[in-house]
Amino acid sequence: MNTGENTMLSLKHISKTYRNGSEITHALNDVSFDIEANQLTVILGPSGSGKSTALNILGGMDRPTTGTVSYNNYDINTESDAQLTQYRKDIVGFVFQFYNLISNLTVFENVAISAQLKDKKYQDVSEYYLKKVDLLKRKNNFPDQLSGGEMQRVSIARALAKQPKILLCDEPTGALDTETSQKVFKILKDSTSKDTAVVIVTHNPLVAKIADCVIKIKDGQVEKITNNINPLEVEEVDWG
Ligand SMILES: Nc1ncnc2c1ncn2[C@@H]1O[C@H](COP(=O)(O)OP(=O)(O)OP(=O)(O)O)[C@@H](O)[C@H]1O
Repeated sequence: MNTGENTMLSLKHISKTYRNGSEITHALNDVSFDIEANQLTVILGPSGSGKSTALNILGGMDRPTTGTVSYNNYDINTESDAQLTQYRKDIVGFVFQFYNLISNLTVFENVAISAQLKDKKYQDVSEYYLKKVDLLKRKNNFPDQLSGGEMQRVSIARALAKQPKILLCDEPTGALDTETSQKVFKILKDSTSKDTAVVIVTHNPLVAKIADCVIKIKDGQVEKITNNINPLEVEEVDWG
């Protein structure tokens, strides 16, 4: 239940306009919502509705045209580019649809690079998170020796290894089959904590069933925000 007590990130009256020559796209139009720690938030909407734009703004990868984004009551968009980089580095973890692993590094090295950003004991931290996603045994493999689901689990371990406050996931199972997707959703849902908020962007309405909070976006606007008092466990959903 979204109580406001644990609000970590707050978007207020966000609009984002892209200009390519004479062409103008209003990707987001007066969007406001909160992200809470200890919660799985799902941003749901059809293709082109503005989900990735919202996620990029939450992650400090892009700046809004108007409106404010505050992290723990601190406006991230009034900061310099260097401070915004620091925010991305210290606070945010990203999981992408196509994993974005570095192909000439091993599984362990992909995770260790991220762990090193935060912790001197990066070897232990990397192994801890690889174990968490059940891939420690594959730590010396290269990404092209893994399945899609395994690569995505490595990318989740990489994101978690820097112990982010906010884990942002853009269509994390978009390239995976139903069974593998369930495994990924379970890891992501289990990654919420009193210090960590998890946000999943998707067009799959079934994912909303496991969320604490669902933000429905349509045509660049928030259509509806739903707080699930009793979200389902991943195993309880009929994924079809
Ligand atoms: N860099 C950009 N330049 C111009 N237009 C853009 C840019 N990025 C996004 N858009 C446009 O903004 C709108 C919202 O895009 P966005 O990627 O946020 O939607 P989405 O809901 O994530 O879609 P999808 O599910 O297909 O990824 C779309 O009309 C898109 O074409």
